[in-house]
Amino acid sequence: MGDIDPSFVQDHEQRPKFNSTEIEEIPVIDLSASSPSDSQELVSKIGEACKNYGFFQVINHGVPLELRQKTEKVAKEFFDQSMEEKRKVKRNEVDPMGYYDSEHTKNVRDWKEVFDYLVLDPTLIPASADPDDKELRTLTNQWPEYPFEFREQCQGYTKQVEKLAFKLLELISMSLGLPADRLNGYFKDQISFARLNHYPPCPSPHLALGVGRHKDGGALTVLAQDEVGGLEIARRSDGEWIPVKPIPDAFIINIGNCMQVWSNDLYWSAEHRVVVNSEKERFSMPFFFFPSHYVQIKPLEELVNEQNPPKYKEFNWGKFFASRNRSDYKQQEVENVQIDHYKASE
Ligand SMILES: O=C(O)CCC(=O)C(=O)O
Ligand SMILES: [Fe+2]
Repeated sequence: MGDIDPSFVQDHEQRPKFNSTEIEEIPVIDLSASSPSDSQELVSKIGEACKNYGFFQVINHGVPLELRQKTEKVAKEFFDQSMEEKRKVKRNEVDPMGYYDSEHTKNVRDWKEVFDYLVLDPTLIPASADPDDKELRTLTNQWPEYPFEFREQCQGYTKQVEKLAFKLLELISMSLGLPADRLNGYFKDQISFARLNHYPPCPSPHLALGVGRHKDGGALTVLAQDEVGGLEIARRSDGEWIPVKPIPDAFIINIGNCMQVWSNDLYWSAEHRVVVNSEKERFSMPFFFFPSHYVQIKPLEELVNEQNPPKYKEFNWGKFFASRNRSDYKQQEVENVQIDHYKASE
């Protein structure tokens, strides 16, 4: 047994195996389509990847490499500071954005520290998960004093990543046979946020996880990972864990719960997790592309009919978000809300 706090220890069946012989890789898609027939092929590749894996990597995506590298650098510098310094921007019940080092996924503590910031500042979300409570609350960002260029760098980076997120949203809409801008209106007051993840080396990587298995809630996630590796996804066909190979300057894209519901289960929001290791620290930067809080999520009308009835009941995105995020603050007795709770009865 390694000497880690019991709050980090995963149940036996959740622990990583480290003997993966899987060589299968998620699709790598080049976004630089130059002719209409290339674009057609691009759209269909994206559709296939969303269906078969719910995950793919993109290259030639338009986000400047230098911007990403500089953001990684300030992230590293931020996490390198003393705990005293980081705690100055620690998130709490009032300010849920900022620094945090005790997130739980499914009630087990994750081996990581994070910094979260909103794309729109301020952002409005429901005050509680209670469906009858109409009150809203205003979220704002907390920025650290050091590194000096941290705020500007993070915001500049997210601006470019957001553009990529909209581009992908349009490609995915087209892959569903819909107009490119079919989903754009749902993001007018988006509650998207970006996260900087730092996974320190872990003395007992066979017992803990950087992030426990989970599905991302929103429409899609645009993730930058460094060269260390550790992200694994559960394959749609059989649930086997397959590693996502680091590719320099590529972004990993995954379908979230909202997209799965909009597509009426044609597209897949895959479970994923992060394995840690005893030698190397790892950094990653997900951008969670989330609709406006007032959007009602349900299978798109164009995609359902008598033969293919809606597989989900309608739900409010802001309330779903609020109920999932309750668990950030403390260990809960019950598992937080999962998308399957909204499955229509057969
Ligand atoms: O660090 C990673 O590769 C993925 C992190 C993740 O899945 C998340 O923050 O939702
Ligand atoms: Fe995730």
